[in-house]
This record gives sequence, C-alpha cells and structure tokens, in this order.
Amino acid sequence: MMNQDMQKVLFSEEEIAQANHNLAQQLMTDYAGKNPLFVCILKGAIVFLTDLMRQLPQSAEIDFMDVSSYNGQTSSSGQVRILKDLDVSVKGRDVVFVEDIIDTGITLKELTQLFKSRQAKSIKIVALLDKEANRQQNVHVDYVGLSCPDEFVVGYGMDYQECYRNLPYIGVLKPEVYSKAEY
Ligand SMILES: O=P(O)(O)OC[C@H]1O[C@H](OP(=O)(O)OP(=O)(O)O)[C@H](O)[C@@H]1O
Ligand code: HPA
Ligand SMILES: [Mg+2]
Repeated sequence: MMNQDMQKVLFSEEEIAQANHNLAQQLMTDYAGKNPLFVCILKGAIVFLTDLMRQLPQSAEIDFMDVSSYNGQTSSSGQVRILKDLDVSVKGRDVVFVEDIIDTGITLKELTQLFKSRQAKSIKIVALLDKEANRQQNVHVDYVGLSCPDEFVVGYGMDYQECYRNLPYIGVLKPEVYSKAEY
C-alpha cells in the first residue's frame, strides 16, 4: 500500500531489486580477486548497502561514514558535515563509496578529495540513483543503478525531515507535505 503522503512512485521494489542485481554483477566482475572497502554514507545509503552487499558472493568489507548536508531539507546547504568518520585507514585500499543518490555532487566531490589525500589506492562510486540534471560539482558515478529525474525523492533510505526512509520504494511527495512543514 502506498504511503498517504506520496504523490507518485518512481521506482518500485521490483525495479530497485533489478537495479541492485545488475550493480552487484558489475562489481563482482570488476573487483574479482580484490579486497575492496565498501564505504556506506549514512544515513541515506544504509538500505541500499544492506541489499547490495547480500548480492555479492565474495566476502566484502564494509565501513560507515555519517555525512550530512541537507539537514532534512530538499536542497543542499552546501556544507558537508562529517558526523562520524571511518574506523579503518583507507591508505592503499580500493575504496567503493556506496550512495543512495548523487544529486548536486557536493557530498561526493568533497569525500573523493578527502580520500585522495588519505592515499586510497582507487576510489569508485556506486549509487542507486544518479540525478545528473542537478549537478553542481563534476562527479563521475562509476556504477549507476537508476537515472533519477530532477525531483526531490524519498524512500529506500532517503528522507524529508528524517521521515520516509523506511519505504521500500522511491517516490515523490505530495506538494502539501512541504507546505504543511513551512512555518
Ligand atoms: O550530491 P548531493 O547534493 O551532495 O546529495 C547527496 C547526498 O545527500 C543525501 O544525504 P543527506 O545530507 O540528506 O544526509 P542523510 O543521508 O543522513 O539524509 C544523500 O544521502 C547523499 O549523501
Ligand atoms: O532527492 C533527494 N531526496 C532525498 N535526499 C536527497 N539528498 C540529495 N538529493 C535528495
Ligand atoms: Mg537526507
């Protein structure tokens, strides 16, 4: 059943599962015989990471960074705050950033630069959604699950004011949900 605040579903559970399967196949081929570190960018990417990692047949190392710039809103503040850093060193590691969405590119631009300075051996990005039309920073997404239209989306890990992350599909909220939140 669709959440009552949702205007439309953009990607169903089935479409997301198919995209995850395709991404896992590509990663499996490209990282065969390697020991990549999958870096999940909290909170949005948590649902994607847990689905994706269970499709990878070889053992996979994961770690987490908590990074925030939207502060629950629909547009980026432009300020990327690192709320939690990794537990392990990335020096000499093949790093794969796991993201729910690349939108303006501000988050991943900053993290890529940071990890270069930390001397990662290679840095790639896997993102379930790529909202290319809204890019402000030039970020190349190596593995894209689905192409996202230029709309603010929620569900499958993505939030508006910390809500809707639990929805198993991805969609667009009704306009009155935003007007209600204005004060
Ligand atoms: O390409 P960008 O414009 O930088 O946007 C992408 C980032 O924004 C969201 O995180 P957010 O700051 O909302 O934190 P959250 O994951 O905890 O919701 C999303 O999960 C990505 O990390
Ligand atoms: O469209 C979006 N939805 C939710 N979170 C986001 N963070 C960047 N873009 C988005
Ligand atoms: Mg958010």
